[in-house]
Amino acid sequence: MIEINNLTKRYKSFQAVNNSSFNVEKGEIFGFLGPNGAGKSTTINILSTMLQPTSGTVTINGYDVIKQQNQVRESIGIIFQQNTLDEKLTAKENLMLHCKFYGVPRASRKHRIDEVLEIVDLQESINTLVEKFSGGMQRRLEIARGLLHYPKVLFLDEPTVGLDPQTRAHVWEYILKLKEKENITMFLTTHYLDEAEISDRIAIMDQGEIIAIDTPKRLKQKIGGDIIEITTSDNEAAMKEIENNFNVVALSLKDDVIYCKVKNSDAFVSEFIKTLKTPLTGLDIRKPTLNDVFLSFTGREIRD
Ligand SMILES: Nc1ncnc2c1ncn2[C@@H]1O[C@H](COP(=O)(O)OP(=O)(O)OP(=O)(O)O)[C@@H](O)[C@H]1O
Repeated sequence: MIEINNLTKRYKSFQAVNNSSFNVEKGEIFGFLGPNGAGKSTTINILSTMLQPTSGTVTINGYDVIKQQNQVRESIGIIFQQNTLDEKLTAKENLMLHCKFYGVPRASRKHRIDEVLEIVDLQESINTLVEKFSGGMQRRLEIARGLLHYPKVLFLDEPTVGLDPQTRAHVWEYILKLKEKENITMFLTTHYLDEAEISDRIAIMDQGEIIAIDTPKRLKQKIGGDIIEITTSDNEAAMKEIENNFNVVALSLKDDVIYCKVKNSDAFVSEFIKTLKTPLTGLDIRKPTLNDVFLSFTGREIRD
């Protein structure tokens, strides 16, 4: 659905995107992560025809983003970070305006508006002024508006930023429902790494380059396995036992807790509990999070 080949963008002598190539499959939720200044907005602006690349090619739904801008724009919907609804208009008026901008035929407008409002559960509020909507309702209406012209690809730029946790969860529910019902390809940026877990695949961009691209599960596996936190009545003796008898990726002791990184925690723990001679007082298994992945690939927190 999206094909990016050797994409480069220079601002004067500054290289914001450096020879990036990757594809996004139809129906995929594709997470796009990177620290501030990594080049994400630049990439998204090129993908959505708002910015010209310096070199390289990008096609969306088979259309070239430079030579076939209109077809690309008809193929995409964008949910921006900031609210771009007209607060002095009702939900219906906002949606009608969008139908007109996008040339949705007059005869289908009412049906499409009802349809998208149903997806985000806002049918009851169709005639309410947007200024009376809560933050979460406004976000949902923006998502509905992004869907009105049946886009093949939906760009979601931090779709839940500034929303409370409950509303965030709700917005994600709608996004997942959409994926199931409409098989829309979604290109997502978020600073909430727990939310990025929703992605089928994630690309991490740093200093203009794609430094990792894979499923969240495989990205986490790549950083070397699970973390086991162990406490015993004699940590030094236990460390020696582990060193001599187990194959671990890393072993350390901090604040009376033994940290053990292992490839496969299930296999390790069952064998460990059976064979350890030093009395065990506690054991905790922690799977690596996307935060661990991000840190290990970029050396930085997502928001520096
Ligand atoms: N118009 C411009 N002229 C010069 N430099 C620019 C311009 N736009 C962006 N940059 C630079 O290009 C780099 C990439 O910026 P970009 O906005 O794409 O990053 P980002 O990954 O989206 O960051 P953030 O998460 O902070 O939005 C940054 O160093 C930025 O300062």
